[in-house]
Amino acid sequence: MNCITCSDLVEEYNKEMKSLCGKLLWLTLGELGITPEDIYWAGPDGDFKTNNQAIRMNSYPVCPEPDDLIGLPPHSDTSALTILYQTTKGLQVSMEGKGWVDVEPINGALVVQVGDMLHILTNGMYPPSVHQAVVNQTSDRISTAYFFGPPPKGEVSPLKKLVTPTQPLRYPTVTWADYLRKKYVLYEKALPSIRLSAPAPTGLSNGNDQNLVKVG
Ligand SMILES: O=C(O)CCC(=O)C(=O)O
Ligand SMILES: [Fe+2]
Repeated sequence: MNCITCSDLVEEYNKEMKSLCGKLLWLTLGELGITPEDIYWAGPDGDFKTNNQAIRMNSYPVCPEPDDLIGLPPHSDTSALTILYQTTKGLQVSMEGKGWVDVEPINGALVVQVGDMLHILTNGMYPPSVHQAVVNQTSDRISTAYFFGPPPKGEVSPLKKLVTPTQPLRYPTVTWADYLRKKYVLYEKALPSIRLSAPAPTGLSNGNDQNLVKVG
């Protein structure tokens, strides 16, 4: 594949993922009674035209000692949503009461993960997916993560409709760019470091669902 077709491919992939994330965001936020008027960076048509996005391609070589090494350490993504494509088993998500659970690759399926920005936007109602990637002795592995979030300088704060006397404001206003800098320094302590009040009780939303949704 020459460079031109490779960049065309990435551009096309980004376009499709952006459109998918827009649909998924409205599916998830619609459940909470949120409409395009509630998120200014969604734009007047709710199409998130000014959003920021990034793509990361991860390559994990075969590892002779998989028990002693980790492919990617435990983390949540800073994005609003992450769409992950994996060719081979290796992604694990942390589930309450179950520990690390394998996310098996399913032919034709993508993995959707809630990131820190969506967690903040929902005032902590949707927990971010904590995940890691493990390596193995028999095959190398490739994954492609597409990160969808607000415009870099766009301000994100818990949606007013989701702040109530029983669900007090849990986060301040942040920009993705500033939060990203914080995350680089504090890593998994970044969210707790900006939290204003106690985390949402678990069970408020079910962060452990691994459901398959057919889109398009
Ligand atoms: O390779 C994977 O399965 C996970 C990749 C990931 O979590 C990331 O790139 O943020
Ligand atoms: Fe990740």
